[in-house]
Amino acid sequence: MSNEEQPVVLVVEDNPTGIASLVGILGAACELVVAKTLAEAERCLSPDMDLVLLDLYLPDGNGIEFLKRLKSDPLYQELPVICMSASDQSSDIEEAFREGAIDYVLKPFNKIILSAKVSTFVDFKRKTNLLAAQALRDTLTGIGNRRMFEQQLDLEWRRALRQELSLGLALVDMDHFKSINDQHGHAQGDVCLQLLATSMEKAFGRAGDLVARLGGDEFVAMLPGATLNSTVRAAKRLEEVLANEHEKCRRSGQDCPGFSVSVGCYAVVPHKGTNASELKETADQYLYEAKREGGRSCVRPAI
Ligand SMILES: Nc1nc2c(ncn2[C@@H]2O[C@H](COP(=O)(O)OP(=O)(O)OP(=O)(O)O)[C@@H](O)[C@H]2O)c(=O)[nH]1
Repeated sequence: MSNEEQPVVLVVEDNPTGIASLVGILGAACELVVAKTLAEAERCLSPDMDLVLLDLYLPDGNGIEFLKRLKSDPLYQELPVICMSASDQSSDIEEAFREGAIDYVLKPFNKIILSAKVSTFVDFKRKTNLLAAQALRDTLTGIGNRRMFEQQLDLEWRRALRQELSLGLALVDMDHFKSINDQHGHAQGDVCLQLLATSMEKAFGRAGDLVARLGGDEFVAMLPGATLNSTVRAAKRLEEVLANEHEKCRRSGQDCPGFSVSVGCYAVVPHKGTNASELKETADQYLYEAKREGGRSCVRPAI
């Protein structure tokens, strides 16, 4: 297996001979978490698992029920499940694949085939996870990208609606970035974008806050639980952090052009009939106002 960390495999099996056999075949390469009933499997289940080996006949029910439950849960949908059974009846095999099993192995196990399959599916799962994580990151700055922001905004909007909490948004845009690129070159422009990303992570660093680059020189901070006042305060903090980061940069002898930012803030307690795009559009309008007034660390609304 390519990743150095040992794969974590949930083994749902009640038969002692079956368990001993799986430990013998996979115990050295994998961390096996053994559950002897479906109820135990439910308790042991965790999102950082790499694979499930699922027996079909368990004391408290049919393994297929657990398989269906995993495949209908967004948290576990991508977790590969190999069904295990002594039955080679076509109807059992067909049902397992229909309900989302990635493979079906017959008992008694063939050691070489089983370990090769486990290794292949774990590698596949880890590469898929890596790609999914990369698809949500901005490559230049390492912070979230527009896609991550849109996913999280949707989640946080729904959470805020359920819990009647405020959700704050600060849209940040660098002032006259085009002329920085023109005067200092594209590479120095990139350094400015990285410095802004680092500063945003520091200014909007409360647990649960998200910062993302929406594209070009436009960034966003999403602050679950923040009122308009606290969103604006955090946006003002960005000004201080930026000044400190510029100073640090200069003291370390790096050539980093100075720049200011404009920020548009808004926060609402969502209620039925409203949607997240209204929050974004209003923050956008305030950003536009700040820009119109000449930028220079302008925060709208002002406090
Ligand atoms: N260095 C660098 N430049 C980028 C990148 N992405 C976009 N840009 C540049 O960002 C600039 C954005 O220009 P504008 O949208 O006019 O923004 P601005 O110059 O900041 O103007 P105002 O927002 O009105 O102050 C363009 O020159 C783009 O080429 C990038 O990844 N790296």
